[in-house]
Amino acid sequence: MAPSPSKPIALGSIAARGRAFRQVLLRLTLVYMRNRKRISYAVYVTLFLALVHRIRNTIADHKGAQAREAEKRAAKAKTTAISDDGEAEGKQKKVALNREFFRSLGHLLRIVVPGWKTRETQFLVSHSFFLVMRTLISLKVAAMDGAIVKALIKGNGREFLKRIMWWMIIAVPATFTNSMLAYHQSELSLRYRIRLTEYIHEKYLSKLTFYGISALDDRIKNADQLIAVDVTKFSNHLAELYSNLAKPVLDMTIYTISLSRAVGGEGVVFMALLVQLSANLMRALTPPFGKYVADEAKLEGEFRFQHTRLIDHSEEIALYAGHEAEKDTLDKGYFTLIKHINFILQRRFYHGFMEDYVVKYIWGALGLVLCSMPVFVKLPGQVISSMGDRTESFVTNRRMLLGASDAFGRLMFSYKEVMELAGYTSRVSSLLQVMDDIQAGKFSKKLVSSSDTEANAAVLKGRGEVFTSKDIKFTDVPIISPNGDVLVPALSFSLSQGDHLLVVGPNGCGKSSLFRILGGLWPVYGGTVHKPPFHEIFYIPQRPYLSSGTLRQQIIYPDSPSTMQAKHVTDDDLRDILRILSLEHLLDVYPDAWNAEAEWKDVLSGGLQQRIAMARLFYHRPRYAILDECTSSVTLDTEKVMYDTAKDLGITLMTVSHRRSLWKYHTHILQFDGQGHYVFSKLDADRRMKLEDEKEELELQLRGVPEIERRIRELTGAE
Ligand SMILES: Nc1ncnc2c1ncn2[C@@H]1O[C@H](COP(=O)(O)OP(=O)(O)OP(=O)(O)O)[C@@H](O)[C@H]1O
Repeated sequence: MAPSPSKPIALGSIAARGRAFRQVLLRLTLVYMRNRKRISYAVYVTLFLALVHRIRNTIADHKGAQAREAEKRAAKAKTTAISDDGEAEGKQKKVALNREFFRSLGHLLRIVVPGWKTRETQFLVSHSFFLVMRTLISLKVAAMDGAIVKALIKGNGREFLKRIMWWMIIAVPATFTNSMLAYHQSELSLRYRIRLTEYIHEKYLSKLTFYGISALDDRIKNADQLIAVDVTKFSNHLAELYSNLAKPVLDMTIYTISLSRAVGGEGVVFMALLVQLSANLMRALTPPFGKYVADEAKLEGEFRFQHTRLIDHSEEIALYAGHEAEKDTLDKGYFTLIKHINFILQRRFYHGFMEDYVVKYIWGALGLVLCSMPVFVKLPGQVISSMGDRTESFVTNRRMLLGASDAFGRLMFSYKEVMELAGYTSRVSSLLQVMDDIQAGKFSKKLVSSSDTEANAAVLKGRGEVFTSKDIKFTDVPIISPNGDVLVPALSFSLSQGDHLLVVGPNGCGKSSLFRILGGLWPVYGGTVHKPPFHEIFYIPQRPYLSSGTLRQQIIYPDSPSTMQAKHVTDDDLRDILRILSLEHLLDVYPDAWNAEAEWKDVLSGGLQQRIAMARLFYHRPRYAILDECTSSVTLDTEKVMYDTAKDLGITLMTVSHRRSLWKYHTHILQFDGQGHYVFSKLDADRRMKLEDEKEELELQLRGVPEIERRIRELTGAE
């Protein structure tokens, strides 16, 4: 068969094309060699721009997600009692490294480092100085390492010993730097904690925020855990993170620059790309540790809360023999916590395995390849002569590379720490957010299922007006529980000084709630309230609050001994008060009672505690006193002394009580029926007592009629 005429032409053209391609490649290589530095810089700049672009995309993505979340939030706001913009989902905030995290972290950072001229800034600056020092020392040590091995390979004993001496000398600043770093980290953590706790305490204990968090809002379940534990963990993580991030970033930058000088930028860029790729993969496979940590802290808080409740109510529980029921509750809380911790441990195990393999071994192998570059590839501008020089360069590069890969590894590991920090940041900032909301009058609480949620949410959004005056006057004020239950739609009554008011009605009708409004604990949702300033109204509950401290402190609470002195009240005056209430014997039973601290709520009986609370009232002598079932545990004689003395002191009394014996001390009565209605009228105690007696007798007789009828039927049946 004759050869095809086209075949030699094709072969020739392929060969020619191959030659041309090789020539282009050669020319390109020459251009690259001549402009190697410029091209390297261009690659670095491109990489940097790509990084910036990626960050911007992440932020844009997050904005989209935020908009979608806002829509969801608007839909959800209907079912909660939040007053305006519905932040009720605070506790469900997603814990992730997103814009929200950086915003919250920025806010917390401004609290923990409030300015340039603070001790925290000084510590951060000197911490940074020591971080740079340590990296520079490590670089020096890497070079010395290489020189020692070189001297060893050359068999130069003198040089070897000299290098060892220098090694020992450099160890002094190196170890000092390490200790300083550890000290700075602990000190920074402590300072962050102090700043944050002070800030939170300031807010928590002002404007009745602590009350709002526990009674009017259900977003924060255990503020104690947040303040005592989570703030500490946040501070530790933040302080650790600075060295865990700043040091590796610094190490990586310095080592990479030094390495790229020694082994060429190409290898470093290539390796960086590979590392970035594997890092992306690892990140995608990293579980949401931040959310795990936040959940763990929440479960931890709930478990602690259950124990606290057991301690607080130990007596009641013991008398009910409720230990088994309490154990069930505790076990349930505990096992939920343990299950979660186990789950995290498992996730950490798999993640640690993968992370270790990639960071230590894959990257390690890549590093060795990189260090061998000067040996196998001749890069322009590099002169490597002897075996000793080669070994020195390899040892130094390897050491630097180990430093760089260790730094990168730490950066990768710190991703987990950053996620944990995100968890604590989310918890602490949600506390700050809720405190801000409460101070601004925004509450979030699940509405009662029985109520018409939408209508009640609208009522809860409304606000009445409050004026300061000498007397008390309510005009069309609704009494609404924080759950949205309307107890009384519109209450109107007025009380002048000297008018003593008795409030009666069935359980849960809103008697105490009226006083919560008067005391400023609950918001006024409508109408107008005229009332004296807060300090002119004193409240005594059924179970008085006794602080831990001396007996003097119990009587003058919440005044301090210095305030007592400023008011020119002496211990003898307090003794007189105790005498009126037949409490003077306490000074005999507890001889050092004025100065010795005790848990008075544990050592005094219920009745004695109520008398101490009355002593408090006599010490403060307010214009008005709210007495909420506060004589339920004392005898009628003591009750008489209490009421007579209070009236003699010019205190206007507002009493909640079911006791008839108290009627005679009051001039007005506010009577709730438990169905939202009420009657406010003058109280003629004698007449009312007569009427009540008569009513009771008739009721008794009426109760007897069916009983007689039943007996007659029985007798008739027996015939
Ligand atoms: N912090 C709160 N959160 C939600 N609901 C509350 C809160 N405090 C009280 N309530 C509800 O408000 C209603 C009225 O309570 P309040 O304490 O005023 O009753 P009361 O008339 O004083 O009853 P009692 O005679 O039993 O003391 C009750 O249904 C109660 O459950």
